[in-house]
Amino acid sequence: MRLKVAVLAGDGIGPEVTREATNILHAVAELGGHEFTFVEGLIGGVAITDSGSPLPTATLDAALDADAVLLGAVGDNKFNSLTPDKRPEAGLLQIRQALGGFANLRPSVAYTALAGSSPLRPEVTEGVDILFVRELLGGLYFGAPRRWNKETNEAINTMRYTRDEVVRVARVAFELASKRRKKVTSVDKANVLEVSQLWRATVTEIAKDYPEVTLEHQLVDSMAMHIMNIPRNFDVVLTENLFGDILSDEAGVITGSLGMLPSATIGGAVNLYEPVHGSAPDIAGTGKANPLGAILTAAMVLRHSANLEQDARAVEQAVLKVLEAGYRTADIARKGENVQLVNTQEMGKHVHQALAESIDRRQAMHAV
Ligand SMILES: NC(=O)C1=CN([C@@H]2O[C@H](COP(=O)(O)OP(=O)(O)OC[C@H]3O[C@@H](n4cnc5c(N)ncnc54)[C@H](O)[C@@H]3O)[C@@H](O)[C@H]2O)C=CC1
Ligand SMILES: CC(C)CC(=O)C(=O)O
Ligand SMILES: [Mg+2]
Repeated sequence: MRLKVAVLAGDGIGPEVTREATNILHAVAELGGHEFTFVEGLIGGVAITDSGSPLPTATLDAALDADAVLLGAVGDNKFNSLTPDKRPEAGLLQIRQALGGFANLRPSVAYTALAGSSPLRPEVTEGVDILFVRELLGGLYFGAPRRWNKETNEAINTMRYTRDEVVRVARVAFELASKRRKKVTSVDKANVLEVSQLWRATVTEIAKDYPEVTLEHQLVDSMAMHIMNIPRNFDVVLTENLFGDILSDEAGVITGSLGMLPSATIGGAVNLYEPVHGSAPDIAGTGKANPLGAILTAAMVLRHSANLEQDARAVEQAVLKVLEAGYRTADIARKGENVQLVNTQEMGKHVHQALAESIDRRQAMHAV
């Protein structure tokens, strides 16, 4: 299997967690006899510092030429005074648009070993396995007009969706739900927003093609509460760009940390893979960053871009094993628990070791 991965590590903890994720991909390639190649590119604050642009042409070309793009995170407080179109985050929005992936898959799984790491009671988080399908190319982040008029003290952003944009992401959600627990919860604000009424009507129409899947609608405000109270009720959660951004970070509480959450964006010319978290400037350079979200993102690369489902599962199992063995970065270590505190690199090494053992075992079984 050949795979060319563009690695855009970005800012803050981006390079720290991406290093561990690419190490895991290297290990899978070596252990499985695959040919993975890696091309690096600048994006975000580091790219602005280097060339003045948050998404240089060379980076975009490398991304478009790759089979998969693995991105760390962007964002640096030193650019906070810039307008949104010049900030590091603009580079991220631009690359998302250029790659064209519209369905951002964000799984949120409660690992038994981390039951003590969530502030939610174990009986609430037990068995939770939610897949957020977040629309990634529409809504407020991309709608025009957008501006801040400093003379009139008026600012505007536009939430806009077309029926076709809703249809294509809804289909992804229903297809995935039909292979899971057959339930889609569509989240909107249809009691207030016309855009949400279009969203709701369109999702209801698409649901007719999937009679085996149950569809329910929830308003985003009460959904924010339900996710904390009854997360087990949800299977696939389909929503628009901003609501999905917020709700999926909230779901980090279920797993114990935002640092545990991976994502994959599909549907475009090249799939884009990023952990859900940002550049975490508060812990950058301290070795405290949890690399497991990025490593689980690498598993999604194997699943969605390399068709290596068995290896994707092996990476996920290796993460589970390491958690069960009691290794914890600071964000998932709970006081009083008998666990071993490790830094970013050590966590990556433990996953690597667990992965090598399981792939060795698999190969030994095939050899018998
Ligand atoms: N995909 C991306 O590149 C994203 C970039 N950002 C950018 O990141 C910067 C910081 O934003 P915040 O709101 O602070 O969000 P953030 O996700 O960077 O951090 C939120 C909190 O979670 C913690 N955290 C995040 N990832 C962690 C990890 N892997 N291990 C341990 N703890 C972790 C941080 O230390 C912080 O306390 C901003 O510039 C923002 O625009 C934010 C979200 C996504
Ligand atoms: C930094 C933003 C552009 C987006 C964001 O927070 C996200 O996609 O999770
Ligand atoms: Mg976010």
